[in-house]
Amino acid sequence: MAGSVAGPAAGSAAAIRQAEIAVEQVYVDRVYARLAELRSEAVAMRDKGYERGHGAAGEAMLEQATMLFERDVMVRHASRLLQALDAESEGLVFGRLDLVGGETIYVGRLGIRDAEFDTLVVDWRAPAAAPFYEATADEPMGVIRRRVIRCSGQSVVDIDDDLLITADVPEHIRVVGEGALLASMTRARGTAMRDILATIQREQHEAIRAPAGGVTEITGGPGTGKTAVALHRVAHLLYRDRKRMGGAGVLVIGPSPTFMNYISRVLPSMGEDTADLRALGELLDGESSVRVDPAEVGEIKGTDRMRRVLSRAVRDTPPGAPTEFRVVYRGGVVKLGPEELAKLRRKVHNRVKTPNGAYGPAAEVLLDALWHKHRRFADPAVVGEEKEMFNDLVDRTEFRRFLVDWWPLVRPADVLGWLADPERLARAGQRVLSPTEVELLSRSWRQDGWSVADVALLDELRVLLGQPARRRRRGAEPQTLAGFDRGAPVRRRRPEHYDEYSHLVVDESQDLSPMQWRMVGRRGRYASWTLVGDPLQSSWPDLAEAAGAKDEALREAGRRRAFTLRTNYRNSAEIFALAVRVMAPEAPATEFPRAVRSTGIEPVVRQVGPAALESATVDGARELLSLVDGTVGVVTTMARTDEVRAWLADLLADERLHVVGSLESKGMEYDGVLVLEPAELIAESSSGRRTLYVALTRATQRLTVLATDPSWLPGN
Ligand SMILES: Nc1ncnc2c1ncn2[C@@H]1O[C@H](COP(=O)(O)OP(=O)(O)OP(=O)(O)O)[C@@H](O)[C@H]1O
Repeated sequence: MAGSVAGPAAGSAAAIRQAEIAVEQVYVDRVYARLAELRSEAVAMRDKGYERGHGAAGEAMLEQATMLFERDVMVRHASRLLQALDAESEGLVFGRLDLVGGETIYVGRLGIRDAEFDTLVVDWRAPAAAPFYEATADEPMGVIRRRVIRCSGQSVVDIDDDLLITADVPEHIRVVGEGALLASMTRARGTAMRDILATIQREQHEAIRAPAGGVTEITGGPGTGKTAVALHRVAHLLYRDRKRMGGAGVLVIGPSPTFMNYISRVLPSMGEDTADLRALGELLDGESSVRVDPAEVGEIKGTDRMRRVLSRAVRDTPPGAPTEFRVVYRGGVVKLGPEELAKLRRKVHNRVKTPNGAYGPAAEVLLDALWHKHRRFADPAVVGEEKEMFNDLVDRTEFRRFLVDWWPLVRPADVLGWLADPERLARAGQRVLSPTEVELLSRSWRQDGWSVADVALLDELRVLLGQPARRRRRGAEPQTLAGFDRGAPVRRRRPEHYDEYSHLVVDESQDLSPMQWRMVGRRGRYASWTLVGDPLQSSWPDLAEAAGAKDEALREAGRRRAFTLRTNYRNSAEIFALAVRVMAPEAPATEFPRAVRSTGIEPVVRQVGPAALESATVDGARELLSLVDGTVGVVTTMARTDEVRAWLADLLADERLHVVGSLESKGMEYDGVLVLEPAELIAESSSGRRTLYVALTRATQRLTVLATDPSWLPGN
């Protein structure tokens, strides 16, 4: 879409440009005038809705109910419309197509019709807008001129044209502009990601509008627009199939809350705010974890082996559970000792898979054991019937109290907390975890709060433990233990089932551990999927193990289609060349994307002594802040982030400066990037150079690398 083409019409380029801007301003003014009309119609509609609701008092019941329903529908519709229009008040129109035959189409964030119901603006997702993204000079799709209109608020500030059919161009079609894509790529970055509606490229559009069903995998190197494409795809899916997508909902999963925050404005800027955006540490309702484990700990917590460990852990005796039960019955003492109770516990576990649903069976097993004990040792004259004993004990406080302590309701966090005890963990991890792994894990669980990797384990435990059994109707089954059921599970805002989403988007999917794939898979058992990733940026060490877990999560999802994006829109060519130099030796067969924007500014590599690292970091960050208009990111190892933040405490008063650990930098971008100690980033985890590759590819304009150890750069 880029590049200026000499226009066929006469006149100086600047004058033509101004004249064309004025033409578009007239149209944009018309659109906004219509928008104002639609707004007041919506407000009137809402007011009318309320009035009708209030006036309904005293009406007959049925009529009142109908009216309230009618009012609700009306108010909801009007509010939604108002909200959507509010979100669109900037840059509502961004494109124009002049077609063979004289028709002109304006493309915008939202479809708008005039009072006569004629189209003023076509929604960018409508089929009529497709040529805006897909037409090329080789395949013009009937488009003579494609125009990108750049607005600031309601004012047209620039236009940029592509002439796709050059023969017999009508006199009134004039061509101006310097390349909307390049202008967009060069713009300074703020703290929030922007939509790319006006400059979506053809290969990206194909992935955006791919069918909803099955699994759509979008791969590509750094900066190729994978995240942007995935989010625009969500807007497209909601537009095409709002009923299905909006019903069970769309879930967008990303690596960290920082990243979710960074992308959070993209969908609302397209009028879509219904998708659920969650970081991996927030997937379990009620958990919001940000702590990242040291690599060697995270790598154990993520392996598939943890399934075995956890399923054994839920069968172990809860700490503090009583080891003996004595009860006086018909003049004798009936006793169950530690070994008998352990055997009975195993029996209950074998009978019911999910312990939290086994309260009633636990009571039955205990009563049964007590009966057999009593019958064996009691005087035949007083033995009585099994049912008599059952009815007597069942209502005794001592029995109930014992049962609650012996078979408590267990929360996932309880089990993980218990595993902070190395002895218990060693039991659960027998022949699965090495002694070193037991030590590392139990130490990690002695810390306060859960890590991001723990959330997948808590989710696994949620399923292993199950929900308490539902309350049965009293008397429905005389032999059941209705009195022991703890009642229905707590009511939740969203049901806690894992198959509730219609569509799942997983960003940075190359980083999911096998345990995380299991957690994510539960939320999309009947969903369609969009997976976004780049294997070369993976921080998970065992790619084959993760691939197996991914296949398992997608087992039911149906056909897969793949798209590869090949242009890097983020990094300057100079910056990306350095990143490729670092990565290429490790991935010789890789076809790296093409970075199309050259700035002539080479990355700066500074060799410093260890004692000078702190001052060089402060100087480097200050320098970048002065050289770029937008954000600056300082990327370091996870272990060093606090230290580096302290070094930069004064400069951090500038909101443009961010200090991020290697894993926190995933998916992010900054105009200036300072990478600290690349050799440390390589040594930080078994991902090695992949971690450094991610860090180097965060920069849009300027990159500085500070190193005390030169070994990171191949050829050095
Ligand atoms: N067609 C486009 N027009 C303008 N800007 C674009 C376009 N495509 C992508 N970009 C910009 O390029 C940058 C990188 O995009 P994005 O973050 O989606 O890439 P990514 O492939 O997810 O990167 P990574 O894998 O490194 O996280 C963003 O600033 C995005 O807005």
